[in-house]
Amino acid sequence: MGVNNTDSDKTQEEEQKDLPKVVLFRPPPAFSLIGEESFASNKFHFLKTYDSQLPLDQFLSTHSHSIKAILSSGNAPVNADILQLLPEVGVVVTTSAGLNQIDIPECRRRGIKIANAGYVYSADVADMAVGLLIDVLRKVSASDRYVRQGLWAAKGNYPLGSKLSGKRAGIVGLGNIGYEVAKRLEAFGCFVSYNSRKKKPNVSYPFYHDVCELAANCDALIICCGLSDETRHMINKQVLSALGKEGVIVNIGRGAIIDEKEMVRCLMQGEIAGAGLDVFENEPNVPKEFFAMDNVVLSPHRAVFTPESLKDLSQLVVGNLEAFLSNKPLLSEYVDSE
Ligand SMILES: O=CC(=O)O
Repeated sequence: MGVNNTDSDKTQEEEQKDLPKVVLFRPPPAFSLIGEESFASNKFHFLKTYDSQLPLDQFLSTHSHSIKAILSSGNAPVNADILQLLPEVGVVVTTSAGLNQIDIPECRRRGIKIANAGYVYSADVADMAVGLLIDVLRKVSASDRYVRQGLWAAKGNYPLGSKLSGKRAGIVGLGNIGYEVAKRLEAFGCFVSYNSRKKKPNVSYPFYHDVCELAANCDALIICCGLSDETRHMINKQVLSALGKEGVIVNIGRGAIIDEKEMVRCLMQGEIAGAGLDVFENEPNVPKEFFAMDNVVLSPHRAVFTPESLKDLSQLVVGNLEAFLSNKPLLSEYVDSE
């Protein structure tokens, strides 16, 4: 008896061949954290340049007509050279909140949409920013080391930390993450003020147009903005000295927003009081001077990730890609602010 070769008889490989392709240049950190299968869909198929032996340009030109979208992450740049090899791409979806790895003007020029992690990380990063600040002020990690090393019994009590409530907290970048940090610190009894490109309508926190002036008027400076040409090394010698020797800095934005060498020097010379850092200029390399500093709390760029945020992220990424491929509005489209 003859057998009709219907769609349902197609092998998985044949079915995937027909699907629109989403290209990846590096595995996003989220793939190893919750598994790539969490990002799978029957509406598209991932093409991974890192699984191919072909040179990148050859790989891309072989598949250029079926590649409709790019899946990027904080460690996977999307630049003009790549985009010009992919004429059919209409969207870049990134698993990151930050967009500094994407050539935004080139995407705009080519009419390519961008979607980022939207709000999925905001609460977790904000919690981490507050956690780092409390840790630096109350010396949580440093006292933990002290107790574990048996120094409590051997040498007596550890020096006192300082109170969070009543501190003046300066938020640099009042986007959705900065705003979540502000709300939390307000609940802790801090006096919040902020710096942003522009004063925000409907926000009553005092606004400082000049980041140096904000630093001079706060006890803790919390860096929550994105990295751009404008913000690279924005926290420089002048800002750090305005923060002063009682001042603490927390960075959950991007390492390069702070002039790291200058921050190390200020910490070594007691020109600022301490730092809580989730991000660094040259990750995963961290200036070794920090390792000996008890007034510095270090975290390996993990502020955004919890199992909960990763689950939300996978739904958002798949939702964005499926929406784009069915001509529906993106779920977290990045829109340029003026
Ligand atoms: O730092 C992490 C991100 O931008 O998502």
